[in-house]
Amino acid sequence: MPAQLIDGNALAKKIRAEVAGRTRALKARGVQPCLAIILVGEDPASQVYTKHKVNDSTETGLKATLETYPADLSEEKLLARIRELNADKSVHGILVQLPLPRHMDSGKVIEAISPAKDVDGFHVASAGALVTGQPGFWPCTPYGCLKMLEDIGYDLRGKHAVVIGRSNIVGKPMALMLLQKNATVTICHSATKDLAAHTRQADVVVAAVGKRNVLTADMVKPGAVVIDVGMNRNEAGKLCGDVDFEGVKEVAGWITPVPGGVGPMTRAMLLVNTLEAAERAAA
Ligand SMILES: Nc1nc2c(c(=O)[nH]1)N[C@@H](CN(C=O)c1ccc(C(=O)N[C@@H](CCC(=O)O)C(=O)O)cc1)CN2
Repeated sequence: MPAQLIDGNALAKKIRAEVAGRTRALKARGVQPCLAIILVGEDPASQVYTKHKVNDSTETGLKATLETYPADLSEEKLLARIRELNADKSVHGILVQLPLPRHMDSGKVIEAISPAKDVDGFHVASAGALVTGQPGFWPCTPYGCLKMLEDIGYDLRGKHAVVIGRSNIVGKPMALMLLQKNATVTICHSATKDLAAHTRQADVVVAAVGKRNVLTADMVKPGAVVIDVGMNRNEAGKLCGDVDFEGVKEVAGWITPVPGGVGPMTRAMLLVNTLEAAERAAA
């Protein structure tokens, strides 16, 4: 039997409705949740993503501002603007769209954002909070993956989860979240020997590499849950993930599509984090 689809669009819609309800309640207390988005340069994909983020926010009652700057903006000017937004009490969340132009140090820029407004969950303080189980902001993409697992009623306790990819914004936080839910977690990466030997043991596989066909049907245990974080283009320019969807769906128990899987959930969890930031500031 082919895998059941985990519909990211449908779940994101449900989450946006919840955010809208909580936002109304906060507004009734005189607080307008506000997200400040910064885009540096003219990367077409980033332009699309930031526009979506503004629209999602507006539709759920959050305020979002989009500041765009030329690719040759100096790092100093960007840091100065972030410091202003940190001090602005009407702004609850600050997001700098990645990637930044090459002359900028992304780490330094992210560290300039106040941890209380780090709704992307990329700041080292947010990473530390995730490691130690303290309140903080969880990065939106892995947070969205976890919500998808929750939504299908999947109990991670004692399950073997394999995360392919070790980026700071997806792979590592994903592994920590799965660990927090009591899964046994393996992180695989470019130096892993015999990736298939690991993935074949997994009850849950999260593929977050940024390369097509990293996971094929022969690498998946029958019935496993497969979450595809990849966002690639095939030869025809069609959007596809890291997973060979057509093959793997015949083996897996659950699978996320690309598009319509993790992507919309990333956007939905940004709204959740922004609202959370505003609620915390108002508490
Ligand atoms: N500051 C940040 N920068 C980046 C992040 C991030 O979380 N914070 N993540 C990615 C890009 N990204 C969000 O910014 C993102 C990418 C894609 C989608 C999405 O909804 N994808 C759709 C397909 C869209 C299309 O047709 O192109 C889907 O999968 O259905 C959401 C968010 C890098 N930068």
